[in-house]
Amino acid sequence: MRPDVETDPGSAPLEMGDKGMMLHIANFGSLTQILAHVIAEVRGSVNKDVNGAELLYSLLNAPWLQSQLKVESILHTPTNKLYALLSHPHLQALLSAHDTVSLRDYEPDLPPLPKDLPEDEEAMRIVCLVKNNQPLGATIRRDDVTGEIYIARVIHGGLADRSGLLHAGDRLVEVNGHPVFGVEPEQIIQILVSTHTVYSPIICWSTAWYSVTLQKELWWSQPYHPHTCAILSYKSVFFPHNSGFRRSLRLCRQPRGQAFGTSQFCTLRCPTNCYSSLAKPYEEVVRYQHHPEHPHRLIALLGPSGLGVNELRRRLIEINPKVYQGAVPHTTRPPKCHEESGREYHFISREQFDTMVCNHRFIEFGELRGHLYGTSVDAVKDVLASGKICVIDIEPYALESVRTAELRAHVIFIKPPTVEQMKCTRMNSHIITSDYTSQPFKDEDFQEIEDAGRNMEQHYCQFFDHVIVNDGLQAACVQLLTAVRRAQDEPQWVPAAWIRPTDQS
Ligand SMILES: Nc1ncnc2c1ncn2[C@@H]1O[C@H](COP(=O)(O)OP(=O)(O)OP(=O)(O)O)[C@@H](O)[C@H]1O
Repeated sequence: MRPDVETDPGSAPLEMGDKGMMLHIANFGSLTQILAHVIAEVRGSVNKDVNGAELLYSLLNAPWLQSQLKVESILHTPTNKLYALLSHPHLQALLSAHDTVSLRDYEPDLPPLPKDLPEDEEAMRIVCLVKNNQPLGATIRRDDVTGEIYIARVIHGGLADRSGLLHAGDRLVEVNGHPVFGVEPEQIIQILVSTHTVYSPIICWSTAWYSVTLQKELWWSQPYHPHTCAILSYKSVFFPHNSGFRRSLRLCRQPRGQAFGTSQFCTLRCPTNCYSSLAKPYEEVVRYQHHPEHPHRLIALLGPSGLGVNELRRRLIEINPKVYQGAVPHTTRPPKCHEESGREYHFISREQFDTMVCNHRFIEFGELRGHLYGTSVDAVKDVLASGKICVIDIEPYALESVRTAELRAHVIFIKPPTVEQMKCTRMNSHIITSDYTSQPFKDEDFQEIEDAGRNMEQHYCQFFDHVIVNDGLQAACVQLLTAVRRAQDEPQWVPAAWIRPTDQS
C-alpha cells in the first residue's frame, strides 16, 4: 500500500503504512519536527514574497522527501529500540553467561595414564560417558581372587550399551581419576552414581557375561542383605512360538499355544501373560547363599534340542542317583506293563491333567500322539523335599515357571560348540528326528543346533546362571557337576523377590 503523505508538515503526527502498522512519525525523532519548523519558516518567507522562497518551499514539501524521511525514521527507530534492549543489564548478563558457557571446554580433564600400564597399549582405552539423569546401565564385580574390578553386566539399551564403550568383562582401572584396585565396590558405585561424567581407563576383556544393569538407588544399598543388591535388566525378550517339549521327552516340537490344539491352554497355564515376569525390564537381584537345611535349588538345563541336554542330565544323575534326580512327568497315556505310576510317569486322566493345567501346576506340558505329557511343579518339589537335587531340562518359555521363590532354579545354558567341532565330536552319535527315528547327525542338524543356540543365547542369556559348552561330553559333564555343586554351596545372584517375596512374586 502506498504511504499516505501528509502534505501539511505542521500537522504531526504523520501516518503511513498498512492498517496493521500505523506509524507515528512524530515519535520517530526530531528530524521530521525540525523539517516541519523549517518549512513553516520558509512558508513565512513565501508569504513575504522573499526571492527564491517559493522554490525552496516546494522543494521541502516534495512528496519524495517526505517519504524518504518517513522511511529513515522507520528504519532508525527499531535500531534504537534494539540497542536499548540489548543494553539492558539483565540481557547483558544473559549474553555474558552464554559466552562464558559456550567457551567452556566440557571434555573431562583426564589424568595422565598410569605408568605401570601393560606394554600392549591397545589393551587400554579411556572411556568417557556423560550420564545426564540416566543410570549408567552396567554392573561391576570384584574378582575374589585378584581383587580386580570388572564390568559384570551391561544393560541392553542402557547408557553404557548405547555408548558401545563398555562391555561385560572389561577390567576397570580407574573411575574419574580414582584407581579402583582394592576399592570396595560400594565406593566405586558411589563415584559412578554421583558424577555426571564418568571416564575410566578400561582394559578390554573378552569374558562373556550376560546383560544386567545397575540401578543406582538400589545397587548395594538394600538393608535386607549385608552385601549386595542390583537390578537385573532383561533384554527385549523374544519368545518363539514354536517352542515345545524337548524331543528327549518323545514329544515333537509343537507351537506352544497349539499344544492341545487350541491356544486356550496357553492362557490357562499363564493366567495373565505367559511372559509377564520375563518381560520385566528390570529385576532386583541379591547375593544368595543356599542354606544347608533348606531344600536344594532346582537345576534347570536349557539348550537347543539335539545338543545333548538330556544326555548331560542323564549322566549327571547316573554319577550319583542318591544326590541327583529328575522329576517324574505326568501323562495321560496308559501305563505299559512294566511301568509303575510315580516311577516312570504319574499316570493320570485327561480331566486330572486339565485340572492341573488350569491350576498352573505344570512347568511345561505338551501333547504327543493324542496323549498329554507334563512336568509339574509338585514333581519337582517332591524331589527337593526328599533332600535330593532335582535336575530337569526345560524350554525357554518354562523359565518363568522355574524362576520362582519356591524352586529357585539355577539355570544352566548348554551351549553348542562350533559346527566343525560338533562334526568331530558327534561322528558316532545319533539324533532323534521329528519323526521319532534315531539317525546319524547331518550337517543341517549341526547348523540348526548352532542357530538355535545362538538364538536362545541372544534372547535369554540374562537368565543364565551358568553356561557350559557341550563340546566333549566328558568335559561338559565335569563342568556340569561343578556348576551344580557351586549352585548349592556358593553364593549366587538371585532375584530379590525370592528372598523378600513381594506381592507380585
Ligand atoms: N558332547 C557330545 N559328544 C558326542 N555326542 C553327544 C554329545 N552330547 C550329546 N551327544 C549325543 O547327541 C545325541 C543327542 O543328545 P540328546 O538326546 O541328549 O539331545 P537333547 O539336547 O536332549 O535333544 P532332544 O531334546 O531332542 O532329546 C545323543 O545321542 C547324545 O549321546
